[in-house]
Amino acid sequence: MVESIFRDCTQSDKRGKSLTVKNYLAAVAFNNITRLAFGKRFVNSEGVIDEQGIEFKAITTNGLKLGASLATAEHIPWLRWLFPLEEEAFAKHGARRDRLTKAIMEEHTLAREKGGAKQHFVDALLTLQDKYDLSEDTIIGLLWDMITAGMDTTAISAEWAMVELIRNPRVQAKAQEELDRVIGPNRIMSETDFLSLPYLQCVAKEALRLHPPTPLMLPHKASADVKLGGYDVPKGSNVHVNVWAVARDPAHWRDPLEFRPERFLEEDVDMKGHDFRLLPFGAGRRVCPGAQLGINMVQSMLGHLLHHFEWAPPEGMKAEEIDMSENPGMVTFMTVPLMAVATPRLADVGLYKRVPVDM
Ligand code: HEM
Repeated sequence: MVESIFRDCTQSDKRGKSLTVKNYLAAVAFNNITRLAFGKRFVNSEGVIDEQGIEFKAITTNGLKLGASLATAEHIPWLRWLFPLEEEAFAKHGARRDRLTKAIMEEHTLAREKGGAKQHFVDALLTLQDKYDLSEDTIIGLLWDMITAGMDTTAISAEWAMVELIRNPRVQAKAQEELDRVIGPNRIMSETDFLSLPYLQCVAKEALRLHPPTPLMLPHKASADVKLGGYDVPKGSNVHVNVWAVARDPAHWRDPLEFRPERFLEEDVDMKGHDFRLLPFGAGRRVCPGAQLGINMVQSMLGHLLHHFEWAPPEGMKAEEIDMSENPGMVTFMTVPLMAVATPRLADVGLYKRVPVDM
């Protein structure tokens, strides 16, 4: 990410021009999840995507399209006629997804048989297949749960955090001051630094408070008739929890609309399901299993972006003019993707090079 932003913002014809921040974040989220799930990057160091990667991206895009029409049909029953459940399209999509995943699973099985294969998520599932009686369909389903749930959520959270940092230069400068003090100008940040970067952690948390990527969580179904806050919720109802509204409720938050990470230095509020004022990952039995991974990914993206670059709105635009509208739907990204100008702030250009990781 850092290397491609550096390349794009220092080329003579692009200097001072704005970049679409989301493109870089989406690429990081994609590479991270495919590395975790399958132990591979489908994109090489030049940013060229291979054949499997192209297929992978096409499947995720198509899955989102089908998922959106399914969700609308499910939740607005009187509009269902507008969104006929495209059974054929679903079957085709499933077959395509299964074909690709099975090919990758076979590659991993072969590598394990030859010895020396690393334990990626797919290997863990295949190794435990007999012990837990996991069918091939279950393994494919679990792998794709992780991919679909982990990719957009992290990129969207980081994009909202970046827009808030550009609208609040005081916060951006304070986070950079912390990074300069802890990391300094001669090395790059790593995950082990997070504990020494409390303000960066608060920035990520404040972004997740104001902009939870799934503002209504995922739909739940009431398994019994229940009375809740004076309302009757009949068995079988689809239930959404508006965590977006709860995290902006003036009854629970001082100046709720202000982006002020310091609030979490003043009071340590849990965000992994134990404090009902802040539930970006849900709570209870269905709480997000990738919460800590998601937090680490968002902190990592923000830490690198802020340590390496200064961020400002596009030339001629004031920060307060940035369009903050949210795209309606299950997953809330910015309707107008954030454009911003990046200016390198580290003198050692070697620190902008991608560090190859042994996978
Ligand atoms: C900032 C990042 C993330 C946010 C804000 C987020 C948020 C959520 C939320 C709100 C739910 C629904 C909880 C509920 O309905 O009670 C959920 C479910 C889920 N998340 Fe995440 N998530 C993030 C990242 C990830 C990552 C990185 C992974 C895995 C790689 C992941 C995997 C899942 C899975 C598999 C579920 C479904 C769990 C179930 O239904 O039992 N998430 N997430």
